[in-house]
Amino acid sequence: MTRDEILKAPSMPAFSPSYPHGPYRFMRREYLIITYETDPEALRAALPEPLEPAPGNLAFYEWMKMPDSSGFGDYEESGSAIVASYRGEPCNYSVQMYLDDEPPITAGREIWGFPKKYGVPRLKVTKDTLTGTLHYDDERVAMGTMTYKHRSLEDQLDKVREGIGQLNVNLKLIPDVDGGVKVAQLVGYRLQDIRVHGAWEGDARLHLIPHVNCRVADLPVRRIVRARHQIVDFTLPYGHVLHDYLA
Ligand SMILES: CC(=O)CC(=O)O
Repeated sequence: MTRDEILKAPSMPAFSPSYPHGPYRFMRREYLIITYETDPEALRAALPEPLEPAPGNLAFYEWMKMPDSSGFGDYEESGSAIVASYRGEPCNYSVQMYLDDEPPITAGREIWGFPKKYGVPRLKVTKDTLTGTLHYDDERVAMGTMTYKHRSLEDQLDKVREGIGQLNVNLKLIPDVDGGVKVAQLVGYRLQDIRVHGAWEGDARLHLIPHVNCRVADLPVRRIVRARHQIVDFTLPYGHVLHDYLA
C-alpha cells in the first residue's frame, strides 16, 4: 500500500474500510423523542463546560430507526441528550448513544465524537403504541411509549424543520498512543437538506433502569414535558470544532 493509498483510505482497516467518506444521507429516519425535566445536579454533572443548561433542567431521551443510511445501512439507535446553550446559542448536547451497527458506532466516535456504545435499541409500533426499548448486556434499561399519531404537526412542519436544523454538540475524546489525551474538543454540527415527512405529538411515558455501564437512568425522569414522533430525511455533514480543551 502506497502513502497515497493510505491517505485516501476513508477509515480503518485501510484494507477493508469500516465506513466510506461522507457526506452521509439518511432517508426516512424515524424518531421517538421524549423531553423531560431532570435533576439539576445530575444535569450539571453530565454537561461539559462551557455549555450551559437551558432553563427548566430539560433532557430528552430518544429512539431512532434508520432504514436507509448511506454508508451505514439499516440500524437503530437510542440515547439521552441535554437541552443546552453554547455561548448563548441554543443547542442539544448528546450525553450517550447506544446502537447495533459497527460502522456508525466507529464513524460517529472517530469523526464527530458521538458518545456511542454498542446496545440493542428497538423502535416499533405495537398495536396502538409507538414503543422504544433499549437492551444493554441482555438487560432492558429503557422503555418509552407514546400514543400513535394522536396530534399531527402537519401545519407546523417548517418549525419542526427549524428545530431539527439547530446546533448539535458532542464531546470528542480520543486518546493518544501513549495513553494521554490526543483530542478533547466540543464538536458542533448542523443537519442539512432536511425534509420532514411527518411529525406528531402525543402523551408518553418513560422508564429508565439503573445500569452501571449504560447510565441512562443517571438523568432521572422527574416530569414528562412533551413527546414527538417524526420521520425525516437529512444529510449529516462533517462537523467543526467549537471548543478545544487542549488549546
Ligand atoms: C453516523 C452517525 O454518527 C450518525 C448516527 O448514527 O446518528
